[in-house]
Amino acid sequence: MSEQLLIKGARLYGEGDPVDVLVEGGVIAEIGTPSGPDGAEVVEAGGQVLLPGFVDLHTHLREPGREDAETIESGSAAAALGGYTAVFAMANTDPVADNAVVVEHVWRRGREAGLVDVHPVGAVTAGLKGEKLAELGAMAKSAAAVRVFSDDGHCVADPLLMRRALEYSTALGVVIAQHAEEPRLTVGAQAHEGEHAARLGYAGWPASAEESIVARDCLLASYAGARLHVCHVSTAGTADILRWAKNRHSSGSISAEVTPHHLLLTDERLAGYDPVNKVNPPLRTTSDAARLRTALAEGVIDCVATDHAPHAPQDKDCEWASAKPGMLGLQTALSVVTETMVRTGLLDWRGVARVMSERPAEIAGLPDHGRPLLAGEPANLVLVDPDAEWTVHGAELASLAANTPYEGMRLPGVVTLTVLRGRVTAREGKTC
Ligand SMILES: NC(=O)N[C@@H](CC(=O)O)C(=O)O
Ligand SMILES: [Zn+2]
Ligand SMILES: [Zn+2]
Repeated sequence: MSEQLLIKGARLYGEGDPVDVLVEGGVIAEIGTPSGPDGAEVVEAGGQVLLPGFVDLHTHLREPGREDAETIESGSAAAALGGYTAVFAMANTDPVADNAVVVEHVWRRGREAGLVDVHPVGAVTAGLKGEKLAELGAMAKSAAAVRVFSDDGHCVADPLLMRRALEYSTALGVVIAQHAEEPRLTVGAQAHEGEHAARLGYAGWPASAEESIVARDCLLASYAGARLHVCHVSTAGTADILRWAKNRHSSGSISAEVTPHHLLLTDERLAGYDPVNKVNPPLRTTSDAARLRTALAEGVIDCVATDHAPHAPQDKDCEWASAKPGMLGLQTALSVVTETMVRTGLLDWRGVARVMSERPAEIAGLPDHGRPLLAGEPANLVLVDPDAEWTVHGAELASLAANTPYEGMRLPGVVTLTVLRGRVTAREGKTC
């Protein structure tokens, strides 16, 4: 914790001349041209981009229950290598994280792994069954201090239950993150309802299944005076609803995330029949992806969240209809954002800091992440080589699972250093 680290010649937010950053006692001690004390670890940044460490509001770490697909330790390694200093672990584990015992377990295992701050997300309903509220208060007051609740993987579809959850959340000062999917509209769904799914004979997830729940929840949150976070926005229509809701909502209490895969990939991929492309919500159309990019650039969508969803080989290397939905995301997120948002000119690096670090930290109420790069601030940092490229190979990623949709793709933007409270957690592609 009290080690000294000197990052030499980094460009803060990719702006201005390179400066040296001295990290001491877990905080940024000095920015400018500090002479590193003898014995300080030195990183030659060579003009690379220094940003606040990334925060992922949406990660599936699979522990407890599916340690064959991912563990808190392996997922933490993937997170550190991806430039993350905090992740939110979704509640759809086995047992479900719907009580204080499970969330405290996840929180403790994250501390033991020590590579990234692991914050458990608590379930909204008992057993993710959508029938009665889980013990939100007990989870909020537990040692894990849960601040984000979600039934992700399932929608809190019952409007009365969602209303109660939102009302209850205001008293606890927490946020409800909704997986927006009207289940009556997605029975048997396999892919985005559109031309490609029709050709392959797949039952579709219509855009309206997502949009009808987002519209409903924006109204419920508004009437309850509650905060709502919309998970993995995937359609242009949802962006329209969010813009409308944010304009009429007084206190900025609606937020939303988009995944890297919905920014880059489309349902044209269905033609390959490869279940690696099966995900919920499904890959949508080219015009949806284009609209998600502009919505993110404009702030209609607040942030990028990975929805990192590792699956064991037997759950993916099978017939499309039996495959589980979800794809890896932690180690490729920065590169996909570089490709879709930076190289296109939609975001500069300050914008990347906003959507991958500052806004997610604000939404979850993390006081020591997503902070400005200033002396005295916590040293949660990521160094990015914006010009380097790499080729993605699932087998080489730190996750136990290998279900990356970017297999063999060459992507720009390489994370070269991740620092958690002054301690190097990843450097040059290896965890420390
Ligand atoms: N995104 C997915 O397709 N799958 C997620 C669940 C979810 O995020 O809805 C999973 O847990 O595997
Ligand atoms: Zn989901
Ligand atoms: Zn998810």
